[in-house]
Amino acid sequence: MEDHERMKDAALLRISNLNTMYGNSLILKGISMSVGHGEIVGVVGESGSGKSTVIYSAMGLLGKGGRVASGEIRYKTQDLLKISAEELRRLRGEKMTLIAQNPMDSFHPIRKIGKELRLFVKAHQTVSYPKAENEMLRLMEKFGLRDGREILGKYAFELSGGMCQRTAAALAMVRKPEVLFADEPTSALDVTVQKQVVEEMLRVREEAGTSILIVSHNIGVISYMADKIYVMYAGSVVEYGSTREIIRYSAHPYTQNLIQAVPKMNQPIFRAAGTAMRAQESSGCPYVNHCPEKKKICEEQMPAFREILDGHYVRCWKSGEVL
Ligand SMILES: Nc1ncnc2c1ncn2[C@@H]1O[C@H](COP(=O)(O)OP(=O)(O)OP(=O)(O)O)[C@@H](O)[C@H]1O
Repeated sequence: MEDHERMKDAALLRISNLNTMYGNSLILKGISMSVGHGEIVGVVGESGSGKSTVIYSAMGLLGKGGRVASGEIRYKTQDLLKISAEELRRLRGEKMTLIAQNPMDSFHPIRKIGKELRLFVKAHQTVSYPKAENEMLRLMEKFGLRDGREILGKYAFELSGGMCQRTAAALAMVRKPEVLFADEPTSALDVTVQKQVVEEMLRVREEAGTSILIVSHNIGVISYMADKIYVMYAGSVVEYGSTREIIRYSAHPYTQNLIQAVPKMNQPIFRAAGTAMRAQESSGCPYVNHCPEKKKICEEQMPAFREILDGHYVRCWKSGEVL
């Protein structure tokens, strides 16, 4: 275990040294992250940096050709990479829920939405169906879906993209999971509905102690919600710490670039599609070709994490003594 991971044993979810591949490409390169009980963790980074792949690795939902090559994903005492498919499916239904970037992925393809809710109630047995349905309808209405009862009688493919995303958000939250994975949960929504979804996620955390791992391009959403932020670049975490630290005192040139590129805090982070994945594949820092402060050593060696302030870690030679 690396130094920067030592304090995290009490975490509800702990990802250690995760390497995930699609085909022959190494997409996640030794990712470590932790999510505490009731903590909201934000993951930022440009398109293609591997944010969704972290979530899909944890949920056992990688697309075709995807596989975890090595690492550990520990939920409480269980290693999610070692439990049976059946156990993982059960956890996904009851303890961990997902608001997927493509909302269709949040639903069973040939099950009506009301049926999904019924199955959850049956499995969970801590809440009655009428109570769960009332809460579902309340959430849907909050998200601007007034015909909630009608939607419950439909399949996801019968809904428009925006309706599907709002319904997926409601279904993920009504379960009051222990961990909610939210992959761009507000991207297809207008600003008013975005705000409602964010407020309801905060409410679920407040009421049920739900831990949330949220991936978003919208740094406004992340800085408003998250307790802690991980910054990813080209499949690696380059910096992490408390939200205040990362937003105000970012130390990695990539994080600084990311934050400066957002003129207003409620605007999305720029999407330089593909840049991150085109990053150099050598043993040096993946950001070296874009870094205004690069030195020779940056081309040769990937720096280790250094703690620059309590709980604020950065992986950059600039913050070390070598330069
Ligand atoms: N099903 C898949 N098959 C092959 N490659 C994939 C698949 N899903 C993701 N990838 C590749 O993995 C890399 C990381 O993708 P990922 O979706 O995790 O990035 P991201 O940071 O979430 O970006 P975005 O915000 O655009 O979704 C990309 O190069 C992508 O092409």
